[in-house]
Amino acid sequence: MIGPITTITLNPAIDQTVTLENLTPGSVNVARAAHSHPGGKGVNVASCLADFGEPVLATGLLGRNNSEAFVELFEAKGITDRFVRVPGSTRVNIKLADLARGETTDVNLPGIRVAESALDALIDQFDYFTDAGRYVVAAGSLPEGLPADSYVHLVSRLNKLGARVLLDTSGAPLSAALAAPREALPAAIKPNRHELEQWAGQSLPTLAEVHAAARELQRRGVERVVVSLGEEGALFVDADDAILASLPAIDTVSTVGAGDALVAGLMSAWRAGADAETVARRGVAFAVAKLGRLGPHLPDAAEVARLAAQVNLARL
Ligand SMILES: Nc1ncnc2c1ncn2[C@@H]1O[C@H](COP(=O)(O)OP(=O)(O)OP(=O)(O)O)[C@@H](O)[C@H]1O
Ligand SMILES: O=P(O)(O)OC[C@@]1(O)O[C@H](CO)[C@@H](O)[C@@H]1O
Repeated sequence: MIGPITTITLNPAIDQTVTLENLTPGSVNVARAAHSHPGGKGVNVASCLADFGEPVLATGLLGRNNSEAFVELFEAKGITDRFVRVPGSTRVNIKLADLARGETTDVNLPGIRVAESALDALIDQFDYFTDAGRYVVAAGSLPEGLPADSYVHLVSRLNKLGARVLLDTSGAPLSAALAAPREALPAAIKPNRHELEQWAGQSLPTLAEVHAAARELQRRGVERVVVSLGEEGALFVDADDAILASLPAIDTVSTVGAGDALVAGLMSAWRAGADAETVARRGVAFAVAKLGRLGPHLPDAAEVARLAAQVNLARL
């Protein structure tokens, strides 16, 4: 019996999405509407997984003062809430969704300043709910107050407990996580092209260069490297395969959380022991399905399966 997928969000956010016809920086923009969603990368992953009917446990660090929207989401979707409450209010991130261009501009805040002891309290929790073989997603930036190597400690502890960890972060926390000793490396990562370029220390304009960088990471001990490439799709690299999967978006309402939906889809297939093609199809189907929605939500499983069947696959 495999336990639920666990998601860890150390720096969640309430996403305030403002929808505009055509965003013009430096001038007065009249917006069409504004919507607020509890989010942050791991929360978005949990939300998409729950929509697909997967059992999910969500943890991380949540501001005590404004947790209501998160609690409502968890109750509505049947997500087990194991967030450690910390003093203060979870940040509000602004997302400007430009309908004409089909793209979103993100304005992200730093988040609550937390004490390092909050991370220790979270890591201590793992002993109680992380059984061997558990699939875990750790995703997003670090809140102020936590050192850049926080994910190294977290992944190391989870690895010792026998968990399979996918890490999706960026900048210094990602560099630190990838420089860790082999036993503290995540089993999987999901950088986007820019994040992979930061790690490689050079631009990666061609697919061949993205593939080479992903392969290098896989050789160093990260079993699965999934690079999200926006409208080009996603590249799935493991020891046996390199598959580029893509599907044209139908109607893009918001790109916020498309990467998180991709992670949710591939984790769901990975946990089920699916083959590499199924993992790639489900990941991209989740991402494209989410593009048509404002928050981190999916259509029903039949629609996701219909999209998965349409995903184009190319072996490199
Ligand atoms: N315009 C698009 N057309 C088709 N598919 C798209 C498009 N944008 C995103 N996708 C799909 O969504 C996935 C994730 O998008 P993207 O590469 O933008 O991730 P990301 O940069 O990690 O996003 P975020 O961190 O904002 O969630 C892609 O791998 C792709 O499958
Ligand atoms: O500051 P981070 O953690 O890198 O990113 C936070 C964030 O942009 O990521 C999600 C989309 O992926 C949003 O819900 C949230 O606002």
